[in-house]
Amino acid sequence: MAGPGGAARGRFAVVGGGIAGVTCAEKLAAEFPSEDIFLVTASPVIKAVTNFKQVSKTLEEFDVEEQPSSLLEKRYPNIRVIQSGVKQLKSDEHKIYTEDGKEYIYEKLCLCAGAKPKLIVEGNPYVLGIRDTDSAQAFQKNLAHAERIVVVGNGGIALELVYEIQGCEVIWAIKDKAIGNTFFDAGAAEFLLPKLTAEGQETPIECKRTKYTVEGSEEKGRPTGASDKLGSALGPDWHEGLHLKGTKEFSHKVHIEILCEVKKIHLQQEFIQLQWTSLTFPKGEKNVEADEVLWPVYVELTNGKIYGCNFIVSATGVVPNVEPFLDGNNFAVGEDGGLKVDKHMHTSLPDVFAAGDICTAAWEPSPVWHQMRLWTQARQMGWYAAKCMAADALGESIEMDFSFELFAHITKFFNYKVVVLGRYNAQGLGSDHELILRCTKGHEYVKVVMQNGRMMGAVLIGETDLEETFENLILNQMDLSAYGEDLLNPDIDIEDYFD
Ligand SMILES: Cc1cc2nc3c(=O)[nH]c(=O)nc-3n(C[C@H](O)[C@H](O)[C@H](O)COP(=O)(O)OP(=O)(O)OC[C@H]3O[C@@H](n4cnc5c(N)ncnc54)[C@H](O)[C@@H]3O)c2cc1C
Ligand SMILES: NC(=O)C1=CN([C@@H]2O[C@H](COP(=O)(O)OP(=O)(O)OC[C@H]3O[C@@H](n4cnc5c(N)ncnc54)[C@H](O)[C@@H]3O)[C@@H](O)[C@H]2O)C=CC1
Repeated sequence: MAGPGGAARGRFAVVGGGIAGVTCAEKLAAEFPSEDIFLVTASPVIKAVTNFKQVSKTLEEFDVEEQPSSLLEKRYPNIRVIQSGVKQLKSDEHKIYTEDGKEYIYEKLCLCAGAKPKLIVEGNPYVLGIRDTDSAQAFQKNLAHAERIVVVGNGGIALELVYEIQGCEVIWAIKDKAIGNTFFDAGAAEFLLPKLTAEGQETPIECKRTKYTVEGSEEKGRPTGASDKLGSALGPDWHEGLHLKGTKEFSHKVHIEILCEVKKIHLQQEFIQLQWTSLTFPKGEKNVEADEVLWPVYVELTNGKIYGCNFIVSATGVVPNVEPFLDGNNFAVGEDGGLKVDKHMHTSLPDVFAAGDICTAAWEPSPVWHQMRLWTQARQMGWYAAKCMAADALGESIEMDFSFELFAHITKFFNYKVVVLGRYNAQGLGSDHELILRCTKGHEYVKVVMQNGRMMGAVLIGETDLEETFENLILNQMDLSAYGEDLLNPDIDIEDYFD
């Protein structure tokens, strides 16, 4: 419907064609079948959740499909997808302006513009981030010509990369003592490490995936950059179908430099002028030899070591995409740069909601839930934001969705199934907690975090089959003091115990 001055008017508008935005638009479209829902997105394709499965009360699994927006409009005839970036928001006038010169008037708006990689340095063509299909393809193309790369960061992306890359030396520089600090403690890291040195490729365990294939010309020299279009984030198993192989014929070759950061990045010319030497790839974890090879770029680490490489991957977290919305709008912004939302996914501005990676959960959370910028949370937030918008529009009240009762994430690292629940790394518990562990090398790693006899969190690596029981124990906060370490005794069928 047209509004004043030619602006199109819709009761609800959603910005972003990622999981949060699409889920939000779908839920709104279902709740208000006779209203137009605008979905404004910078990306030419949208991300749809398919085969959704509630694995347990809070754990969920689903596939993610990149689809043309016409499919979404077909499923929901009242959704109108507008493919253009939002360049400005005038929240006091309830208007958004898009890059193609159009304007839209909304009654309620949900911002789901996601996030972008937070790179260690901006604007250096040798430093790549991975976020969307374009950047993953740019990475793959560069890797195809690479003999050595440096991976910086120790979270989800770095963990996946160092395991998947073949035929290329990887220097992995981490700030921490052990690998995978965003998901694991030192014990779990120790359990996973042998997989990095294992030869050959394993058969992947069953997984959900979005497949990406790469076609087109190959370039040499400077790294091929990703386009600056804002695509949606990749998700589970994004690397399946991407051939992550360098120029060499070996499988994994990863050297980990712990407790260090990148001090400086030097281009080849600068490095030659400095007359410095760099190091060869360490043999048997010792590196003493000077490298004879000239590399396009050099990474100087804070531990004094310098490595040459073809390029650097900065897998160092994300920053929410808030810029187009800030100008002239006094949003409350969280420390992590996201738009603060309350327990109804409402930002600090009237009629503007936010969901997914762009937002910062600023409500008082359940003691065993915390925000992490994940696919699952993007879906849950998008869905719940739509319910909150609907309730707000109809003047109804709404209870917080159950999915925010317990942090629950199911994923895969190093070809192991990984389930993390609650305060899985004793986050925020200080020293007032104890851990109970069970580990069988190469098979499973189970850790539970206990406080005052109650289970607060758990890490389950491998096919442990414990997730549902532990989820219940964390949710019901039963006093488990009497069971002590028997909680993890493999000879006791814990499921029967607590039924
Ligand atoms: C490599 C990688 C692997 C990952 N693996 C996992 C995993 O295994 N499990 C998991 O749970 N999570 C994973 N994640 C995280 C997960 O992908 C994100 O948390 C989730 O997809 C965020 O969804 P979103 O809808 O909030 O944002 P996005 O998917 O980033 O979508 C944002 C949308 O907004 C659009 N947009 C941006 N700016 C504008 C604008 N100004 N105007 C209009 N539209 C705009 C974009 O085009 C895009 O469509 C991974 C992320 C990456 C990068
Ligand atoms: N299987 C899964 O669940 C996966 C989830 N993801 C999600 O995608 C998003 C992006 O992934 P990541 O970039 O890996 O982010 P992340 O937040 O998981 O990890 C960032 C890592 O970079 C480190 N870091 C930050 N600044 C640094 C610096 N200046 N120098 C060195 N290290 C620095 C942090 O200590 C942390 O280890 C995250 O929200 C992540 O949770 C990504 C891949 C897989």
